[in-house]
Amino acid sequence: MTKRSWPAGVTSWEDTVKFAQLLFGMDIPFENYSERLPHATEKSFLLFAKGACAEGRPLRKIQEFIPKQMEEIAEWEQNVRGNSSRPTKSQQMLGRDKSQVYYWSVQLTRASCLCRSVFGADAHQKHVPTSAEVWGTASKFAKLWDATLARNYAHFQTPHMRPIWLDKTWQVLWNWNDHKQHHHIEPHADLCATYNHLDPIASLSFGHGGVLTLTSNIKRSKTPVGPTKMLYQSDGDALLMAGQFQSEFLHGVPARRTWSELRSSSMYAGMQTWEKTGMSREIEMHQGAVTDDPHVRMNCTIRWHSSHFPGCPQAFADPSVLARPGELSTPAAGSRQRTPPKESSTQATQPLLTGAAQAPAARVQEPPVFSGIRRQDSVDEQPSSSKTQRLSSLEESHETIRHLLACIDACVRHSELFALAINGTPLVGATSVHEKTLQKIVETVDCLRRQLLIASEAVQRCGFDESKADAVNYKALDVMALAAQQRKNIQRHLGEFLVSDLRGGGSWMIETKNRPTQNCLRQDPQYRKCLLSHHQLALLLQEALSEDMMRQHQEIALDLRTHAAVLPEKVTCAKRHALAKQHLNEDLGLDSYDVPSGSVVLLKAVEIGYVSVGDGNEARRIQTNRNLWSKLTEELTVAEIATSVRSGILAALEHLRTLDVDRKFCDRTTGETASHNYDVWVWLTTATSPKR
Ligand SMILES: O=C(O)CCC(=O)C(=O)O
Ligand SMILES: [Fe+2]
Repeated sequence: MTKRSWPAGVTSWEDTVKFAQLLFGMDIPFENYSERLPHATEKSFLLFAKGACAEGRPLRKIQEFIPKQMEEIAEWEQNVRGNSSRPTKSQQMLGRDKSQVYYWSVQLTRASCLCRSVFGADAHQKHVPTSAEVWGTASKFAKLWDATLARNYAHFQTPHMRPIWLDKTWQVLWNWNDHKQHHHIEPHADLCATYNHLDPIASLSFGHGGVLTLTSNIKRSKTPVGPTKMLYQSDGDALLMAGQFQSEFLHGVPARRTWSELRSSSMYAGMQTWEKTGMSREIEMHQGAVTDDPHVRMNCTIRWHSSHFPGCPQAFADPSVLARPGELSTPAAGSRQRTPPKESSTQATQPLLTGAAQAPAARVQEPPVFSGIRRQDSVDEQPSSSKTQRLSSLEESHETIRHLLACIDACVRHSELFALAINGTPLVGATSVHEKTLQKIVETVDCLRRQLLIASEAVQRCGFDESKADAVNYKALDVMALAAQQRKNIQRHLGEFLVSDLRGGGSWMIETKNRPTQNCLRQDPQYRKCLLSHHQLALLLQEALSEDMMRQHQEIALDLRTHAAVLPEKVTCAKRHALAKQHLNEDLGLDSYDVPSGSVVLLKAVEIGYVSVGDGNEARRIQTNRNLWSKLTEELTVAEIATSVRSGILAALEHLRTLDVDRKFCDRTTGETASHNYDVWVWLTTATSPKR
């Protein structure tokens, strides 16, 4: 019997089925394709879901997104590269000589992740940001994906077993193939540095049919073996490759012109009738193809980042890294790249107390945030004079490039000024001035990106080997672009949900520099100021915000009766003096507050304190406006309040995580004991009996 790892991994057929239901819904029929694998195995799973993304299914939309996203990138390329003659180059998957186009592809990640896996044929794409939030189409995909999984998960009725993929960073690859241009992919495994076998890879097909060949990757002899199995996917079909599939097998996408040959191989016999029919129809189309219209097949693979590259804001934030109370009690199958700490259930998510933050501790790492170039050869920047004399002309040009890189590097380092500019723009309260500042930042980031790109291409033309070209790193610029976009989104979002007559101007969220030591609400002493992690507050807002309970209690309410695992039973809170009212603003340290499982919790206010970059070490806060609920109800319906509060706070949290990318002021020396550089306080009380 294979080990089950749900909800933190997929290592059995049962897990694979659950994963399919999470992605495609309960009503999708699926087949176990274990017989279709090149060799029998108990470790790998292949699930086929016919029509899982066909017309009428939510994920169908991806079919529209793929070409739109490609157009969006091509347009952006024209802006970044100026009047480049090949604005679509960064979507091509190129052969070694850079002339053959295997197929077209884009890579995207869930914000705030900035990681890009480089698979080889896409090495020239790395200046293109992957984070979905910086793209219009990809943002739509992100929303669709979250909503689809949340809706499917609602049918699971196992709220204490929240699957980690609801919170984990996805990575999608969108491929565009034209059968008439003989696009294809050689046999390969979808492995990369951030991949973990506990996360299945889903593959969705759109448009014309496709053949997938499978090859056993277990070496039995020295002679390489070719594919021994193949399958056909038609428009709207989906596959899940799970368990050890990527280690045990290779998969490939043969060009359609080779299909007639494949039809006469023994692999063909193992196909089902509908597959054979579909394949024959495509072969006929190929032979009869006369017009210039492409025969397009698109493919979307959904993968997961189990770890993140340095410089990514998600590096310390993924759910597989953070132990969650009541859930990831044992790291599934024990092989996560970063296993959760063994001690207390909440330790890894324990935030920093900015209220109590003293002087900044020694930096955890070199400040990587706004540096654009990582030079691999930075040790001997100044050649000795004797060495200089010996320089050949090739070496001289290398030297020129080195200086060029150093120059751009210095210039990008100064972009720390942008961090100041971003932080100087109030987080909430949209005005045209802020809009202009943000626009300027975006333009300047684009300009720096263009310079880096030119330099990087010059490096390659100069004959440096590939590892030197790899030295160019766009992550710093990606962070800035994402931060500016997030700020724009926050301001736009808060604008939409503006409560017009709130005293003090506009939004229900405000930003202050007050001392965050208040630990008792004068009017409502029953509320306790509790310390949560980013992850816990995000989960509460996503899972437990209850419109029914809000109506009953006339307060922002969280229903933990069905979501017991979201909060631990004891929550850290600010200590209060026995005579609480006399010590309203005194920091007395920490205490704990009981939140029995199955409670309904009322939430009066949220405060997120952070040490702002470039603003000395002064802690700032964003917080909900006083009398949040009564003001909101004057203007909004309960459903609108839930949406506004949920999306507003989540967006602000995500943005702070992005700005916190280098965790510069964290008061620890390793990344183990705190997850971020800002703290999250909520004023809450457990509801006793509903006010009716
Ligand atoms: O097109 C397909 O069916 C598979 C695509 C694939 O293997 C990949 O993008 O890695
Ligand atoms: Fe693949």
